[in-house]
Amino acid sequence: MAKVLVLYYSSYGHIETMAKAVAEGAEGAGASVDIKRVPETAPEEVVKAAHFKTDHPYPVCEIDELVGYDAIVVGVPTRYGNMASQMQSFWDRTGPLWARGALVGKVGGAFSSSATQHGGNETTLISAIKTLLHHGLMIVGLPYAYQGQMNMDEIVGGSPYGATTIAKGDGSRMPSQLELDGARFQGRHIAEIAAKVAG
Ligand SMILES: Cc1cc2nc3c(=O)[nH]c(=O)nc-3n(C[C@H](O)[C@H](O)[C@H](O)COP(=O)(O)O)c2cc1C
Repeated sequence: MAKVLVLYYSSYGHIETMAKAVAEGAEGAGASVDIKRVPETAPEEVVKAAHFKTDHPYPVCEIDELVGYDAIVVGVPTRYGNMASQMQSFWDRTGPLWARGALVGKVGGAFSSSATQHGGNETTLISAIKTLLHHGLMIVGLPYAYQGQMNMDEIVGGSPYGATTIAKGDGSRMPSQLELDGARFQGRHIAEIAAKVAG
């Protein structure tokens, strides 16, 4: 049975909701799954002024815990086309793991969100994927086998680089059914591949 970590950061709950769907998909493939978050690093006044979430249902991940998983799926919202600094900051502390190649050969993937359709959720995925590649993870995205991402009848996230959702400028749009299905598909797909790799 593959061990899968869904590692996320979320200011307003969109990525947290997507993280649950990724986990459901991985569990559906028989994996043992943990959902953990990275710590908030924004100053308290920013958290308050921007109304970031402070009630978090999942525990903070410690750096050394990464070693215990066959697959790591990173969920992170967009900040000016890049991954949020909270997630970047977490990975910036993983130098000792990188130095000993502790994550080489694990399976990895990413999912993201942005306020607008073309606001950079794909470049955010690429920024997360680059970091995972430097650590030697093998990247699994969201193939077009998930046909929901072909839908043109409604606004829908999702890309071959990973599942996405679009939150709207005021954050009022929560992940749609098609976007959650994409997240579940990616979670299942990653867990199935991780199980094969783990043998
Ligand atoms: C400082 C900052 C920068 C942002 N930059 C972008 C951006 O470049 N493009 C975009 O579409 N949304 C941008 N957003 C909106 C967030 O991506 C959006 O709130 C987030 O995806 C919602 O996910 P969450 O609820 O999990 O935090 C930005 C938000 C903040 C606070």
